Amino acid sequence: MTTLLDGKAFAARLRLRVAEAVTELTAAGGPVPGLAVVLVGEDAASQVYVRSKGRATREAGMASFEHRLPVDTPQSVLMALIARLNVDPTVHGILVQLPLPEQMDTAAVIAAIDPAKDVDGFHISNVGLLATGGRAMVPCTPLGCLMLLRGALGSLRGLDAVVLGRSNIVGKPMAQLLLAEDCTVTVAHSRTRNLADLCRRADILVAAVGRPGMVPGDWIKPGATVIDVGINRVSDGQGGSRLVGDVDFDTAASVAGAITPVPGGVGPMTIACLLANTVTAAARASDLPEPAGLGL
Ligand SMILES: NC(=O)C1=CN([C@@H]2O[C@H](COP(=O)(O)OP(=O)(O)OC[C@H]3O[C@@H](n4cnc5c(N)ncnc54)[C@H](OP(=O)(O)O)[C@@H]3O)[C@@H](O)[C@H]2O)C=CC1
Ligand SMILES: Nc1nc(=O)c2c([nH]1)NC[C@@H]1CN(c3ccc(C(=O)N[C@@H](CCC(=O)O)C(=O)O)cc3)C=[N+]21
Ligand SMILES: [Mg+2]
Repeated sequence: MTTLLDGKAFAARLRLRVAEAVTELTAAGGPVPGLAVVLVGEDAASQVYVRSKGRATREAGMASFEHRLPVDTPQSVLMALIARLNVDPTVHGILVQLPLPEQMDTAAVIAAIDPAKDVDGFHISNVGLLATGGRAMVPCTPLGCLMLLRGALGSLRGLDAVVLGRSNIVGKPMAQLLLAEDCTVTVAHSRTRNLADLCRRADILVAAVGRPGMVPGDWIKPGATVIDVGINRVSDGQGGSRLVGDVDFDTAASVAGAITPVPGGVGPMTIACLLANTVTAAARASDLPEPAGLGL
């Protein structure tokens, strides 16, 4: 009865579309889209994502540039790298992997990225464009979630959506996108009262909290569409580890109408949307028509 929203399969189709769009763009005289990923420090999970981003970028026919800086890099060195990437004509997208080490002023680093190359959609100019209905670079994770929701539901008009989490990178932009789809949106956070009752009213529940299995099945309205953004590494009880979401999948899956798994749900969509945003940025940079099927 429950539909499994297979983000891995959806993302594979989107990556094929990205590869086609790269071919279209270059055939029209455009550049090979290039994505620069900057990783400061040695965080193990971040290294995994950066490697898979690089692989996916090359598989789509795009150029991948990786910049690894030591954990104690001064902010001025990172700023100088961003300044170079901003003016490098072979680079159309810049992603600075977050979180940054604590000596860095994250807001200042994001502000230094050329908004036209800000494929994460984190620069205030893109945040403002998203909030006001303009031509923004849309943050990859919320964009991927929206694609899965549209695939599951078609129109989202009039539906009650609850977003758990209010971060700048997931919760807030997710709420903006759902609002633009004519949902009635509630954003919940650590100070929200009666979270369970609030969630039970949601036709669409997006969980982006970072707490393993926090949302049990009895918080979910029967038939609701559940998007689990959480990526939490927990012990598997046998000396190893495994990834789980913010939703308790086993109890939720029997109540939800549709639900994303972790892994294999939102994560692969994030990477596919990053590639899509990079192609869009490359098309805009060369004043060529934006290939269809890459964004909203
Ligand atoms: N699949 C993907 O591609 C991605 C996955 N992620 C994952 O998504 C999750 C969220 O990431 P991110 O948004 O960056 O996380 P943040 O830590 O920045 O934000 C977490 C949010 O959850 C809220 N929160 C924390 N505890 C509770 C609670 N007990 N009840 C209600 N709300 C709570 C916080 O509230 P408050 O604001 O009050 O502190 C905050 O708004 C993480 O597991 C992360 O790994 C993130 C990015 C991409
Ligand atoms: N500037 C910036 N932009 C980001 O988009 C960004 C970031 N910083 N910092 C970290 C988070 C996290 N994130 C993920 C991307 C893919 C998977 C993903 O593909 N996960 C696989 C599993 C991967 C595994 O096995 O570890 C899955 O869910 O199936 C997960 C998480 C992007 N983030
Ligand atoms: Mg993101």
